[in-house]
Amino acid sequence: MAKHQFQTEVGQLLHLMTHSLYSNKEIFIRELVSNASDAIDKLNYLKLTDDNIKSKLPEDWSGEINITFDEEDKSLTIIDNGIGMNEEDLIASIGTIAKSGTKSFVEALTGDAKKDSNLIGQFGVGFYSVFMVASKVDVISKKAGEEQAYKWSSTGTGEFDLSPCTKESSGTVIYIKLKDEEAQEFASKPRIENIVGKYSDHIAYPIYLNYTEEIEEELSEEDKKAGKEAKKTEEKRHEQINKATALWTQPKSKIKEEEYNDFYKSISHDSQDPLATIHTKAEGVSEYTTLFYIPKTAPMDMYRADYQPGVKLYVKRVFITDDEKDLLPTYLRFVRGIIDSEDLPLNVSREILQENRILANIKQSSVKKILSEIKKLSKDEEKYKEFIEQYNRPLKEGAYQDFTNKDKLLELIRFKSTKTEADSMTSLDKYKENADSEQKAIFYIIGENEKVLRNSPLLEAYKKNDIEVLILDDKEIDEIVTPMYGAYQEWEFKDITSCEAPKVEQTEEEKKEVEEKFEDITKKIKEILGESVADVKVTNRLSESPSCVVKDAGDAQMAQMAQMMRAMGQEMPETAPILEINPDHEIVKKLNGYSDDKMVEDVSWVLLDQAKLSEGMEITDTVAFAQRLSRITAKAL
Ligand SMILES: Nc1ncnc2c1ncn2[C@@H]1O[C@H](COP(=O)(O)OP(=O)(O)OP(=O)(O)O)[C@@H](O)[C@H]1O
Repeated sequence: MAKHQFQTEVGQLLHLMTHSLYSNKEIFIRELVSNASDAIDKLNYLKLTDDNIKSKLPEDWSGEINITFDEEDKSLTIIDNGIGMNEEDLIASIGTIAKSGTKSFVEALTGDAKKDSNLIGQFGVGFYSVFMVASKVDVISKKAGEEQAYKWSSTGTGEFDLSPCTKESSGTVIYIKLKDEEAQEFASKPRIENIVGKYSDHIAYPIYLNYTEEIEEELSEEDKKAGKEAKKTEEKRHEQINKATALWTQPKSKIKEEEYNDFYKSISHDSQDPLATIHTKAEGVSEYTTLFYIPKTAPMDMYRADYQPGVKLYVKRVFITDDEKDLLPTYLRFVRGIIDSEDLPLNVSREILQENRILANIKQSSVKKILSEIKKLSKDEEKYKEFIEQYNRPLKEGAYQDFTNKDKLLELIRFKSTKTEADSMTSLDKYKENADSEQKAIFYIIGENEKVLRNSPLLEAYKKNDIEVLILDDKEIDEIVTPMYGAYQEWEFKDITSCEAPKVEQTEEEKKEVEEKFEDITKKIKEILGESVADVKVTNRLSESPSCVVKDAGDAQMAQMAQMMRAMGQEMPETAPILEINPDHEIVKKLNGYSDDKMVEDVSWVLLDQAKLSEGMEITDTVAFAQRLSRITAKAL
């Protein structure tokens, strides 16, 4: 027998499982039954695609799950005749944390038992949940197509034992020795029936409950009087306790909301009900059924590159894969559910999947359907707020990635703006509605900090003209996706840090006149600031501030490239901004023609640095900035 240490994170997880205050212990049955069903799914698929496996299976093999309980022994056993696990599988699957979901779970742990135990509900940490009720677990498994079986045992502390053993057929037996305090509850017929009914009714394979019932002979009145003792016999029972029909095959009208929700919980491991359910049957050229759910809370691994796809593919009710990220576009990776096609071949291979026309068609229609459901959801303000809190970001990704549905996605995204209150957001349709129809542009400003953005001097000209500007403070994504949107229903997106100020009532001649008047000082400032600025210009976009920094419209694309490179971890220098000065401001007016060179130098730097600070940018030399301010203040006093 070989002893193995659990990977550290598994150790932590198990400690939490055994010591947590978690109240929803019953879910361990759901998790183990769901694993059993997955294992049968996999063997079912191999039976269709792998002749070697097929030849080793009995002619009449069909998947089933058996649960037995023994009150005296205080135990529960869950048995499946699925794919099984060999030695490596056992070590990899239930000894380490390889799955991204569990990894994110462990990363999210806070160390606070109460908070952490709530997390289990959100996650479903699968197999390990059994240690909430078990004092010891044995997993006896034999992989389909292999000869040797293995036994894995653990008490849920730091280590597990693994040794070869014998087992006749392929599949897995999970023997659970219940903790004394859990035995009465879980080694019980009505309790198991109740849990299976609640979570696993629609598992596609029959689940049988096996138990021994004590039958007491019924005595006649005479025998009773004669003091005869009733004979007790034991009878073995084998009863199916689930419906074993795939929920999505039922007509919509026959499915209750509760059934939809329970099915969602069984495939997603979420403890909450979903935010939306989308069940579609398509008939005609292509025949398929889809059942999609939008979770209330975004999956924890949504922003991980190795996220677990949430949609399973079936062909004529036979499970094909749950590891195909291409069933839906990446921006819809939060959607959970199933696709069941009538037209794909059962032995469909991965390569075929990726280039399959039928699947591409299903994908396209599914996206349409999901987006139109989200649109319906948007009519319910409260619900939509919940949705946006979780999924605004993936929608933004979508508007960038999915050209066909760009306008539909843009319509669904919500934005902060100069005209929204702290807690509310606007849509592009509302933005257009509120704007002057001549405007024909959607103005935005991007940065990291909402407060800084709201106070940006660049907004002055827009406020003065009552023009709404979108405040995009999710810089990491906004900076990449927004410049690529192009336009929404012919209204062009415009970054106010690189476009001309709006509605300026100034003739070309007047403009030229001001430029000439300030020509010397702009040149001088440019000389002083050197490489730190791309240019210095007088501006008409400011009313209260003396200066601001903007990007050269031509450089905007370069800046975006640079941002993308930075996002990929490349070092990229910041491009120097254009400094614009306000010719109507006292400082600029006085500076023009000022004779004290040292003072002009100090003020020039301060004009640049404070403009950068107002945009939330970093300044290179904070000490010099402070010293200059002191010198200027001293002189002013
Ligand atoms: N009855 C079983 N038969 C075959 N393999 C199993 C069985 N139970 C568990 N496994 C293997 O162990 C792995 C880990 O199981 P676990 O329940 O922890 O997570 P999961 O089912 O992969 O993920 P999740 O619970 O998030 O769906 C499974 O992916 C599977 O490979």
